[in-house]
Amino acid sequence: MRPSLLKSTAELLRRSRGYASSANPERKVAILGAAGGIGQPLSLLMKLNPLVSSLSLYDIAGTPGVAADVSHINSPALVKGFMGDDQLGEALEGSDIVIIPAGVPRKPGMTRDDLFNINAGIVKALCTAIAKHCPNALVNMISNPVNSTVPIAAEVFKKAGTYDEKKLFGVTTLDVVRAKTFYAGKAGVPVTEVNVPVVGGHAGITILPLFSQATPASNSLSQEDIEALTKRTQDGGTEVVEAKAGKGSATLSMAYAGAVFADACLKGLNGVPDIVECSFVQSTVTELPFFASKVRLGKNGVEEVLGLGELNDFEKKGLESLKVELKSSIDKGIKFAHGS
Ligand SMILES: NC(=O)c1ccc[n+]([C@@H]2O[C@H](COP(=O)([O-])OP(=O)(O)OC[C@H]3O[C@@H](n4cnc5c(N)ncnc54)[C@H](O)[C@@H]3O)[C@@H](O)[C@H]2O)c1
Ligand SMILES: O=C(O)C[C@H](O)C(=O)O
Repeated sequence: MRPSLLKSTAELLRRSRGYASSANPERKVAILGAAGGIGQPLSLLMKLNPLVSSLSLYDIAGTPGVAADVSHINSPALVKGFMGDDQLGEALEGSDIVIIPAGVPRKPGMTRDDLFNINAGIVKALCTAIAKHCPNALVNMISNPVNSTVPIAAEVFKKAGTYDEKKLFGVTTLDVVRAKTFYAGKAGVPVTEVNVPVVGGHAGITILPLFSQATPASNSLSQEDIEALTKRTQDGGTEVVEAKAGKGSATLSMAYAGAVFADACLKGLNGVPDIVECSFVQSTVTELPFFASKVRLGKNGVEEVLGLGELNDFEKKGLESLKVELKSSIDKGIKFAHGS
């Protein structure tokens, strides 16, 4: 058969199964930590995403059940479950996007940094496997502390010779989701129309929502309101940890946020123009090597890291105060990855 004929037959076959088209090519998404509190609803949401043709669910335990369950949903993605170290390579092979919600969550009284001792090792091992089995995949890092796990991933990839700064993302979408919800409620504007950039990092004061740039703009909010909204966004994770009273941290809203971000990455990969999301990426926006800001996504991952825009005095002060903590979390991750 002529190659052109082969190609069009394959295309026809794919279309008849409803899995892909030339505008939406086959895309494999792997979720590491798929049986967890975030992993399960995120697996469900990614199974519902029409841009996903293959969904690979990996965890150290429990994935056969999650995969069997999710696989019965009549959407196009083919689902496979993988469990344990022996199956990690196969789970990752050929992935376009790897989403990592593997690791322990906070309990009341803990900071995200208190998770470092356990999660740093988990992330390091998983990223070592990514470098080996799918070095070109976009990596969406959810595991906390994001301010340190992203630098760890970067160092692991550098050591393996596979680092591409365009392909590594700390998922900070939940901060944006929260800022939008809280702002809409206070300003009395339709939540679905709201946009608020959130910059910096993903822990406490390193989370800096830029309400001066929120749209639709509101002139009904006082400075006191803005400061309260800022604090609530920064403490949003803790609000959930305390409400869950020892049963973990945000899982459902995080799964939603993770699915929104992965969908944006898929659209970027598929060449959809003007896909912009906030994310914690390698950056020159400030003097810090990693920073969350608006990022334009494209066929290779990060197409452009966008600047901060104009900040008011309150935001400028917030930016200066977050730098010390953010730098120390980044340095801690880098140091860990180097084994010191
Ligand atoms: N970035 C964010 O905005 C954000 C939001 C919420 C939670 N988180 C973080 O996400 C992580 C997961 O939270 P959760 O509530 O789903 O926790 P969870 O304990 O419910 O689930 C974690 C899953 O990871 C799995 N796991 C552990 N080690 C693994 C390994 N080596 N390989 C693969 N899987 C492994 C566990 O078996 C478990 O199923 C936590 O670190 C949490 O702090 C981040
Ligand atoms: O707060 C946490 O520990 C989880 C997550 O980072 C969040 O923002 O909800």
